[in-house]
Amino acid sequence: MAKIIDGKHISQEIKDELKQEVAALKASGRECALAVIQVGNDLASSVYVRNKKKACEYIGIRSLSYELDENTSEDELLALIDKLNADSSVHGILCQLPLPKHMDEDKVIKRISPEKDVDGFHPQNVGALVIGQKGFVSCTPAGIIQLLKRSNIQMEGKHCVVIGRSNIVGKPMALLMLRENATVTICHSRTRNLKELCKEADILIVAIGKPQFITADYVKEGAVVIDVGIHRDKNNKLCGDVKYDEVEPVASAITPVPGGVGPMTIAMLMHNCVEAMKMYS
Ligand SMILES: Nc1nc2c(c(=O)[nH]1)N[C@@H](CN(C=O)c1ccc(C(=O)N[C@@H](CCC(=O)O)C(=O)O)cc1)CN2
Repeated sequence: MAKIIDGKHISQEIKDELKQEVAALKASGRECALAVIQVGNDLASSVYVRNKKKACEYIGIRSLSYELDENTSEDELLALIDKLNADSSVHGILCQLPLPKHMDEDKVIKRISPEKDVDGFHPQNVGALVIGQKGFVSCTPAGIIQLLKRSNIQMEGKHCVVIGRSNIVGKPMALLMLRENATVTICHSRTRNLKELCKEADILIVAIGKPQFITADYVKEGAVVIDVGIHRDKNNKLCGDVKYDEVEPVASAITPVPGGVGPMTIAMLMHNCVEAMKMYS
């Protein structure tokens, strides 16, 4: 039976550590603030934004909420970001993704000051990660590193296969695993021998975006399996990219969906906010 990597528990541990730190900072007169921007009313995004605000409240971070209409122009959004960039009482800014189709996501991300980019999406922060310098790291991959560390799973020398090459998850994930001295293979939609490569993984990180795609025959006996996917199955139940019931008996450790990687994304966002205040205010 695999060890279940409990993201809910580990994220709670991180939030509790942050709550203490924030209380101490408050006692010395420093209050941390995060601006959360949502454009439109995508249902899933509303859930994530609500959970981010709840986490802020729990930890003691002030959250400023900007709920913009679906038809807001890109210029209006950029003007709001400019205003928040200039506001020294705001330490972190995030735009919930995806943005509506008429907006250029890259342009919007680039407009957020790198010093307030607590999502770690700005090219300057991504570049810092590439060359091993300090900067904000994308929250989902940073959360996966915490899940592994806090579950005492060694990364050094292990073969880590990452499926997915998005800017938000796959690429930063591969760089972080490299930083931990793992040997890293990145697979994607054009990879020819996906199953064979996955079967070689000691640590398999799945961000393929296809519900229950990874079955037991992709997984080496005793591998650690991290599932980044989040979907609804035909019964409207949450599921990941991994066929959990089939893969769990083969793996030595596995993340569930829900309750695995997802909650860590929010915990690491909170971590980045506190770091933003400590580093730049
Ligand atoms: N600006 C950003 N946009 C998006 C990010 C991001 O990091 N920054 N990531 C995702 C969505 N996301 C955070 O924003 C996110 C996804 C999932 C979860 C989560 O806790 N999932 C739960 C299930 C929640 C539910 O649907 O009931 C779980 O897996 O247990 C948190 C955050 C895209 N956009």
